[in-house]
Amino acid sequence: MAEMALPLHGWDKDPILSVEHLFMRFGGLIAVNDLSFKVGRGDITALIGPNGAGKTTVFNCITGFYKPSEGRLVLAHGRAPTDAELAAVTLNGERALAGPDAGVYLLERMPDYKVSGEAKVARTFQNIRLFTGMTVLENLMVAQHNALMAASGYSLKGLFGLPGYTAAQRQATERAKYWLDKVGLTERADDPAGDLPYGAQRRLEIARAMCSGPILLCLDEPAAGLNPRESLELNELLRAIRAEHGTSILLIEHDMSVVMEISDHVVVLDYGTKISDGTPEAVKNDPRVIAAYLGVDEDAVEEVEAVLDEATGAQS
Ligand SMILES: Nc1ncnc2c1ncn2[C@@H]1O[C@H](COP(=O)(O)OP(=O)(O)OP(=O)(O)O)[C@@H](O)[C@H]1O
Repeated sequence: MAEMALPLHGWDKDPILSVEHLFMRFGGLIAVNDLSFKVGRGDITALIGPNGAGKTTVFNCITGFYKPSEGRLVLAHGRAPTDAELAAVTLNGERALAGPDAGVYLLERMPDYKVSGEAKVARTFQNIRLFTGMTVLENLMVAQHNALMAASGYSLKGLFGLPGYTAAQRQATERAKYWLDKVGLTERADDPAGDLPYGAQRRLEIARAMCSGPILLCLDEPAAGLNPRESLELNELLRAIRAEHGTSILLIEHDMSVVMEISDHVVVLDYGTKISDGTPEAVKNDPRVIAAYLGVDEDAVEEVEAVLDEATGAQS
């Protein structure tokens, strides 16, 4: 009898990013081990796993901070590339191929500034990296430096004279004002970023990333250090970014209340290897995930599940 094909998920049908057989080795340590997964266009995708699982290393490969030891990272603007388009760009050694209604970027071949500037992938960091001595508004203007320099024609003459530059400057200010309002920091626009409370600094980081107009936003532990109210606000902000701007989001997060609440798709890593990949509901009930989080062998999973069931039963 023929095997029944499983229905395809959205992320299989239209991936904005395909991570294919990614390896990252540091000397003898294999931090990422033959990892493949897809990030759906318009989805919120969470990458989770115990400490040291390799999550930040994956981010560093995607955003050009590390050059992977092996693997292909395909970012698709507009629509997923055809097999022929993908083969062409892979074989001809180019970094990117722009078609009439799409562009395909092989991120593993690109330095970080091209991943952000050309491929339009923005990120935030586990440890906040704002310019603390600059004002909140200045942080958002600096984020748009590349676009402004391009509008100046990279010349001093451009800075003083070109009408295109003045228009670009106006647009940058408007965009900064928009994001300040979106993250509730308009009142603090002229304060040094370093004076903001922690949760507000996290929101400013996201606003700064959004000012660069990304199609994929990568957030490294955006809820770390937030109180429950701030975590809820973060959920709302991320939902709004997705709904109003169509930006796809990939996040690393330990806070399960954020992950399970807002993700369309969850990928779980343990020791650099993917152990689960699916909807939040499927992943939550996957014995391998339970085992990894509780730090037990797979053999002991049934025992763990029985304990969990008993505990849940006892509560209800
Ligand atoms: N630049 C590096 N040089 C050597 N080893 C590294 C480097 N970066 C990461 N590692 C190692 O790779 C492994 C994965 O680390 P990584 O920071 O990616 O994990 P993580 O899942 O993000 O962890 P956490 O949740 O604690 O942030 C760890 O063993 C780490 O020590």
